[in-house]
Amino acid sequence: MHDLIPTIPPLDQPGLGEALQRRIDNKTKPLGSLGRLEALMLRLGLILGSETPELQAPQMMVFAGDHGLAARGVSAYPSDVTWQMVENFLAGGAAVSVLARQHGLTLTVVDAGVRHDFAPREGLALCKIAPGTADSLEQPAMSEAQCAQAISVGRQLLAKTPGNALLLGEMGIGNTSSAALLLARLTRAPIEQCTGRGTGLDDAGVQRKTALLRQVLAAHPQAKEPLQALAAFGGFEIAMMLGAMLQAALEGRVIVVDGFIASSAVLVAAQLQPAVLERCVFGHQSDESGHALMLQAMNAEPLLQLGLRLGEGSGAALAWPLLESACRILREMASFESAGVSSSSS
Ligand SMILES: O=C(O)c1ccc[n+]([C@@H]2O[C@H](COP(=O)([O-])O)[C@@H](O)[C@H]2O)c1
Ligand SMILES: Cc1cc2nc[nH]c2cc1C
Repeated sequence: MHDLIPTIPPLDQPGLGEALQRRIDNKTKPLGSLGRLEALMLRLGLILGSETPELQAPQMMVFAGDHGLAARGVSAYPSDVTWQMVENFLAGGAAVSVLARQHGLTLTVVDAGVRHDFAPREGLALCKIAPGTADSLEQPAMSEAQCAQAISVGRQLLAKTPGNALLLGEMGIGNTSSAALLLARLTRAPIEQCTGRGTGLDDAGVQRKTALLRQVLAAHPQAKEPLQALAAFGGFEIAMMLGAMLQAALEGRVIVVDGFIASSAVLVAAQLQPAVLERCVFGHQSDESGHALMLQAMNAEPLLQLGLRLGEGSGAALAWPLLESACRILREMASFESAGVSSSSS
């Protein structure tokens, strides 16, 4: 456990918060007039340890995995869509491919546990722990050893990746079930409040999914600790994302979180190492019901609310220009003094 989960210290560089706030307040604008962008500036400055932070070589990592539970009809789509979308990401045709190109994000697709053999190629990290998780109604989705391996591989992957910003995406038919189960177990929220339509279940489908997830929760009463819950409910992509995020936090990188599933990895991380949260920027609030509750549980304030429910890292990528603007404003915008503008009427 000690080697697996690094200790993430709180962000506290003496005086930096005050210096950043002074710098923000001295920019040529009415005090506070850049609204929530000002909180983002402060956060990015604190994470990157600079009054003039610069985002470098941003990495969009899309972690993919399949889920044993998907065979029980918890998704509106078949499991094969997972590998087919991985091919689409790599071919450049998915939403995240387009957004990564638009914003200059290096896209890496990580096979954390897809039920398919991929030919090696550029942009694909072959890190398969197993071809899909087990059916969590019958047994833990992952063994504790598999879960630990996924976390460890995620950490190693990130450690050899350049840049100071990590954007987290995922792909996995059935993974809103894992995220809902983690939310229910780790926050003790009722499963009905955690379960949503995912890829597009109708009302009857959501009812069936909720009933099944209630049974899955009951099948693992002992899985109370964050890592036990993660192993019980899956999946490989969530565990590997957790590893990458922990390593990114340890290395002082900015972590840009996508929707419901990426946030579930943060929920696990935050219960293990609460200071991880200080390094996270939440890109958006997903339309998946349950995400609002999950964000609330972490005191997180997402940047965008566009009604997205796609995953892939799409919401993180869409929020990315706001992070770039925040850093640029800190670096380039004039102060009252440098521009010769009167600072207030008093
Ligand atoms: O990120 C989100 O908030 C989100 C909300 C709903 C669905 N998804 C995506 O849809 C898939 C999971 O949905 P499901 O219905 O198969 O559990 C998976 O590939 C996710 O990337 C993602
Ligand atoms: C087509 C499709 C694309 C996705 N991207 C992320 N999750 C997805 C689920 C489906 C079904």
